[in-house]
Amino acid sequence: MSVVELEDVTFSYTEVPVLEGVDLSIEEGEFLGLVGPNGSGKSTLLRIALGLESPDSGTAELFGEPAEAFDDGHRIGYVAQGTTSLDQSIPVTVSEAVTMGRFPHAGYGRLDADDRDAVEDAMETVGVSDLASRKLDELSGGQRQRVFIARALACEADLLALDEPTVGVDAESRDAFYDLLAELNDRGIAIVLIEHDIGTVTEYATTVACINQRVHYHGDPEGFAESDALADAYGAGQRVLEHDHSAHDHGGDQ
Ligand SMILES: Nc1ncnc2c1ncn2[C@@H]1O[C@H](COP(=O)(O)OP(=O)(O)OP(=O)(O)O)[C@@H](O)[C@H]1O
Repeated sequence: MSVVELEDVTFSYTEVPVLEGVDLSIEEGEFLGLVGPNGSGKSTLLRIALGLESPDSGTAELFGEPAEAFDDGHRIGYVAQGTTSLDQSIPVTVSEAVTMGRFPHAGYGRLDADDRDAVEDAMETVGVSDLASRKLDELSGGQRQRVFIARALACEADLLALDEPTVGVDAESRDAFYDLLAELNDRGIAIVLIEHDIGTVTEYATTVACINQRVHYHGDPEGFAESDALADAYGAGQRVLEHDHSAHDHGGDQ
C-alpha cells in the first residue's frame, strides 16, 4: 500500500489552473524531494496529499484511504511553510510540545511510563533533551524545527511532510537537520520534503519529483540531474543545480 497516492489530480484556486493531471505516489520508506519554481503548486500538492485541500477532480489517498477522510492524523508529522520563522509568543516548553505528540497513543488520557519514555527518546534522538524546559519562542529556528520532528517521533508518525523546513535556519543547523531527516528515513519513516535548493534535494532524497502545474519528472535523483525536466519546469537557461549530488549519498538503500 502506498503512503500517498495522487491520481489525475486537478486543482485551481481561481480560474488559473494550479495542478493539472498530477499522478504521484510516495511509497513506504521513500524520501521524496519535491521541487519546482516559485508558485508551481508544490505546497498545494502537499496539502491535497495530506487531505487539507480537496482536488477539483482526481483522487488523493493516504495509507489507502481517501485523504480528506483520513483520521489517523498522528501517523503524519506535518511541518507547514513558515514554521521556523514564527515571531509570536509560544508559551509552551519543548517537553510539553513533544509530549502533546504522545497524547494520541495515550488515548488522550494520562501518559504512562512507556509514553514518558517515548517522549524522552524522541527528544534524545533529535538532540533537544537539554532544552526540555525552554519555551519554544526562546529557541532558534533550527532548534524549533527539531522539536517539531521530535513531536512527530513521539507520535510514531509514519510520514513526515515538510514544506521548506529550513527557511531562516543557518547553514550548519540546516545540514545537521537534513542529516537527521536522512537518519529517520533510514529507520523507515517516509519523508516528503519541499525544498528550493535542488542540490540538497538530490543529495538527500531517494526520489525526486519536479512539478510545475504538472509532473515534469518523477524518478531517482541521478536521472533528474541528467534529464531535461529542470529546463522544462524552470525555463531554459536557469542554473539551479548547486551541488554534485553523487558525492553525498547518505547511505539509504531504498
Ligand atoms: N489560498 C490561495 N488563493 C489563491 N491562490 C493561491 C492560494 N494559495 C496559493 N495560491 C496560488 O497558487 C499557486 C501555487 O501556489 P503554491 O503555494 O502551491 O506554490 P509553491 O510551488 O509551493 O510556491 P513557493 O515555492 O513559492 O512556496 C501560486 O500561483 C499561488 O499564488
